[in-house]
Amino acid sequence: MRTTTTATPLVEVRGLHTFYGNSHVLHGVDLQIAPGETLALLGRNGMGKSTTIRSLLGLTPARSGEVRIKGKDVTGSAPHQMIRRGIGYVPEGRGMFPNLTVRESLLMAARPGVNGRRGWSLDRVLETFPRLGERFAHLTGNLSGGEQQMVAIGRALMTNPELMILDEATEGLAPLIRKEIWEVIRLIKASGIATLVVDKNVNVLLDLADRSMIMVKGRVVYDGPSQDLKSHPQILRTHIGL
Ligand SMILES: Nc1ncnc2c1ncn2[C@@H]1O[C@H](COP(=O)(O)OP(=O)(O)OP(=O)(O)O)[C@@H](O)[C@H]1O
Repeated sequence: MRTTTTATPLVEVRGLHTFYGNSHVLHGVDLQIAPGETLALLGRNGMGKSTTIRSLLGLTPARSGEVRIKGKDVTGSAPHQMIRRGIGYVPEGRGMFPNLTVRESLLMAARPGVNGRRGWSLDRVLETFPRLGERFAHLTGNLSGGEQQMVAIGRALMTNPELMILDEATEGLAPLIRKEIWEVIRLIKASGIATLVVDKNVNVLLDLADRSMIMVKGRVVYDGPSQDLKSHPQILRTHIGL
């Protein structure tokens, strides 16, 4: 099942084939995200979700396939160029620089977005995550997992992105902190930023996402409105085992 949008997608990926050495892990992945849309990328462990994101960003370049941002072919662009084109990335594992303070981590990322957008300033990030204000001068390496995750999200917001990619942003966090992170993801969505979210909390994710895709062994086996997936739990059972 596919959902088609008539407007030019914000990000479009076509026919990605990606390898780790001789191991062929993505087998022709297609993906589209419309401006402001929230897309859930679902699938069991090892099915290729993170690799899809990494190939989209140029971190693990695909051997073939195409990546477009607002219709412009950006295939083969370096990761920093993808960020400059409006993609904020919160990697699995958070990607902290442990010897930088919270302040340095946030300010280092600061840049106006595409077309000079400056909606996400340091003040707004600190308003969104008051705890980071309290830890402002601390080294990120000394923060709790939840606080590090807030830095990772805050840092991506400081780039004023049009698309935020969150890979397992709530993994390993205590339930209350997890709830806080979900609230921030909802706030990001409400602010009009498109989001691509990978997370093991499928039920929360289905409530949040406009559309969901399921990957099995490097292929997209489902792409449709999250609402349809919620009303057809057998699809989730078959492909994710829920
Ligand atoms: N650096 C790597 N070198 C070799 N193989 C890798 C590497 N990273 C991932 N793989 C393999 O590629 C396949 C896809 O992994 P990927 O991390 O994209 O899956 P995923 O759906 O994101 O799952 P997870 O939730 O476990 O991260 C898996 O078989 C994995 O073992």
